[in-house]
Amino acid sequence: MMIEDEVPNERVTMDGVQIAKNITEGLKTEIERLQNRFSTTSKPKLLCINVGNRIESRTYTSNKQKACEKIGGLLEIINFEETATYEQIAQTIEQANKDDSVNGILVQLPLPKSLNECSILDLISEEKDVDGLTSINIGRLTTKGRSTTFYPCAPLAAVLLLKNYGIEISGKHAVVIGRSNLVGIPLLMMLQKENATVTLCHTYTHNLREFTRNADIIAVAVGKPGFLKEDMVKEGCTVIDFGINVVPDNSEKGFHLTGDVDYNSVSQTANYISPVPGGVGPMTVAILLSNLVLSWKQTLRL
Ligand SMILES: Nc1nc(=O)c2c([nH]1)NC[C@@H]1CN(c3ccc(C(=O)N[C@@H](CCC(=O)O)C(=O)O)cc3)C=[N+]21
Repeated sequence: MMIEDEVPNERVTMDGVQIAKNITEGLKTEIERLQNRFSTTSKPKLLCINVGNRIESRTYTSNKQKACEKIGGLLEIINFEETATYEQIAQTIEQANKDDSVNGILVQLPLPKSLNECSILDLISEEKDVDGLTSINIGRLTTKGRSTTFYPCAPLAAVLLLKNYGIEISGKHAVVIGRSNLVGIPLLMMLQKENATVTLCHTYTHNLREFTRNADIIAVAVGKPGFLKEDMVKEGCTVIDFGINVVPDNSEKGFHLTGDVDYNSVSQTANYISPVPGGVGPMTVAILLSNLVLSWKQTLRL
């Protein structure tokens, strides 16, 4: 009989599409139930603000729109030219803040360099900040004893992927690579709240490999295709790939996405790995919708 240590560990590719589907099916049922209970035809409505012409932003927005309509919600897209001014965008956000039919407001990032992202995000009313990116919501996340309604979608997607696969976070060493406002920083806070020991690595980190080889969980959000290689990871670890690198191709869309992890090699050594596409991305959309439904529910109770 083999002793337990000799049993080869199974390698698992995490299925973000399936879990996202479970989440959105639950949301659809919940919306119908509440519409019946409150005898209302009100629907959760998300306003997406896009500035400029990045092709991938259009794809994400249309993915969100399809998913939102599937659960019985509405998604309105407002497109601005690359040259739009702060005042024009501010006016749209302020109007949406006052509009009772709008439950969530999302400004697609990154914005053109001429615009200040932080000051634009901070115009969004905290009750409609379904992305969880305003100063107030990020501040709540980073303080002990305060609770947040809207967690940033991509980091929460990662935590839910881990939980769905029964991967223990508490007491584990998690290494987060990248310190963006959208992923690295909020993920650091969330993993720490789950009782992980978290190391935040970035461009100035010396000997990155020393950190990643000692990590139980590695989250990569650096924007460099194939950045995390097999020789950087420990046997049996978990790897979450946030990469959304655009690779132009001859498809109808004109591009495909590739992650920050060298999937083919790292999947030989990691026990759990989230793929791109099909991992964090679809989950991010599902959680955005879940935040939207939360916001909508808060207005129904009024
Ligand atoms: N304010 C703001 N909030 C965001 O949540 C936000 C943002 N800005 N800026 C850009 C990133 C990126 N993002 C994705 C959403 C869906 C997929 C997605 O659906 N991915 C699929 C398929 C993609 C495809 O169709 O090729 C997948 O990975 O399987 C990916 C990435 C949200 N972001």
